[in-house]
Formats: sequence, C-alpha cells, structure tokens
Amino acid sequence: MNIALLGYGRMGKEIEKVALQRGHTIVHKISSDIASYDFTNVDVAIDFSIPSAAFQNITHCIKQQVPVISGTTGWLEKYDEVIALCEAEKGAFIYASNFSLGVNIFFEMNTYLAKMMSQLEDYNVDIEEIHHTKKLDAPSGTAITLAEDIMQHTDYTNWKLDKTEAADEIPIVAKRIPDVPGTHEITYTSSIDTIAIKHEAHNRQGFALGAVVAAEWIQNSVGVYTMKDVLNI
Ligand SMILES: NC(=O)C1=CN([C@@H]2O[C@H](COP(=O)(O)OP(=O)(O)OC[C@H]3O[C@@H](n4cnc5c(N)ncnc54)[C@H](O)[C@@H]3O)[C@@H](O)[C@H]2O)C=CC1
Ligand SMILES: O=C(O)C1=N[C@H](C(=O)O)C[C@H](O)C1
Repeated sequence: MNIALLGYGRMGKEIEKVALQRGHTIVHKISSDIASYDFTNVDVAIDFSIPSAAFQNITHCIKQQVPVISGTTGWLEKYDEVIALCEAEKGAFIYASNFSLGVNIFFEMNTYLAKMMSQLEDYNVDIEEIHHTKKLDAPSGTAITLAEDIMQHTDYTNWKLDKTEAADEIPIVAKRIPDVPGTHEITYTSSIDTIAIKHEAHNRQGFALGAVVAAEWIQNSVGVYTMKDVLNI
C-alpha cells in the first residue's frame, strides 16, 4: 500500500515505522500545504497533523478520491462538513480521537459503566487526562469522546474544561507533564466510595498500529467509518 503521511511529527514518524514493518511504502511525508503534492499513486492518506491543518488535509484527499484516516484532534467543529463532503464525493474516511486497541476497549468499558451509573443518583463523574507539554489542544480528543459517550447514557448534558458548579456538566481536568504519551481516568465519586477506570499509554505504538490497521481496512472502500467498524467491537 502506498501511504501519504499528512504530518510528520511524533505520530507521523511512529506511523512510518509501523507501516514499513507491515510492508507498506511511504510516498509522501507532508509537513506543510498539501495542495502542491501529487496524489495519483497514493492508496491511502494518514493525517496526524495540527488542528488548523486537518480540515484542509482531509478535504483535499476526499476530493482527490484518496481514502483518508485522521487522528488529528481539535478540529471537530468541522466534522459534519467533512462527512457531508465525503458522502457527496463518495469518498472514504475514518476519524478516531484515539486509534489504540486498548483505548477502544476502554471506550466500551466507559459506556458500560455509564449505563450502570445512570441509575444511581449519588455518584458524580469527572474525567482527568494527562499528556505531554507539547500538546496543542485541551482537553484531549479522547477525553471529549469519553465525555460524549457518558452524556449519551446519563443525564449529563455537557462537559467543561476544569471544575464546574453545574450538576449536569462533566468536569474534564487536563494536566500537562513532560513526555507523557496519554493517560485518561474516569472517576465516579459518592459520599460512600469511589469507582475509577483508567487507561495509560506506555508509548505511541498503539496509536500508530491502530492507524495503519485502519488504513489497511479502508483501502478500496467507500463511506464514513469509525474504529468500531475496523475492530468489529
Ligand atoms: N487519534 C490518535 O490516536 C492520536 C492522535 N494524536 C493527535 O495527532 C496530532 C499530531 O500529534 P503529534 O504527532 O504528537 O504532533 P506533532 O506536533 O509532533 O506533529 C504534527 C506535525 O504536523 C506538521 N504540520 C504543520 N502544518 C501541517 C500541514 N499543513 N500539513 C501537514 N502537517 C503539518 C508539523 O510540522 C508537525 O510536524 C495531534 O492532534 C494529536 O492530538 C496523537 C496521538 C494519537
Ligand atoms: O496529542 C497526543 O499526544 C494525543 N492525542 C490524542 C487525544 O487528544 O486524545 C490521543 C492520545 O491521547 C495522544
């Protein structure tokens, strides 16, 4: 498979390693304006860039009929526009706030726990995420997915960065500590006890492997998919 890397930073380099190990070829390593690159021999593009570049990168690929995987966070106010374009152009697209198998299992655990906790009025939920100090966005895309999944199954209607006084808002605390690849913890607290679930990435390999697996899965497909489709969970 010929892969174009849209973004060649920490994740782009990790994805390159995994892709080469799995027998793929990297045809472009793009770190600036995508418009000047030739996409005729690209089978799939993988975007791990920056929030302000993701929309242009993704829509360029869709218009060129190149399937595109995006893990970039912090651009989701334009997600619906991308989906509409993808449908209109009969393109292929997967976005995931987190591509690792472990976090996708954690997403399922979060939903299961939220459904149970929705019956119990005594517990309040909060989310904590910890990432490296170079991260541009806060809260993390993964923390937002976790909050939205909780909102779907409980009476919470919103999330808020840091503390909140509103009973229907989920507080998300974002901490920045050098070199931390990504930790997410969900805690339900009552006056009697605390229930917590946590995912801690040890490195970026899981994110990269998930993105390459998603790229292998989507080539020659049409449509908008998620990691649930890729992992069949
Ligand atoms: N979904 C997931 O599983 C994961 C998502 N991420 C997200 O991926 C993104 C990238 O993360 P890192 O690699 O750690 O960041 P990074 O800062 O190391 O790399 C981003 C790269 O994008 C480049 N860039 C700037 N403008 C660009 C443009 N117009 N087109 C293409 N590239 C451009 C920068 O030069 C930089 O090298 C972030 O949004 C992060 O939150 C990170 C890890 C896992
Ligand atoms: O920027 C990162 O590093 C990460 N970003 C993603 C996010 O915002 O959730 C995924 C992972 O936690 C690492």
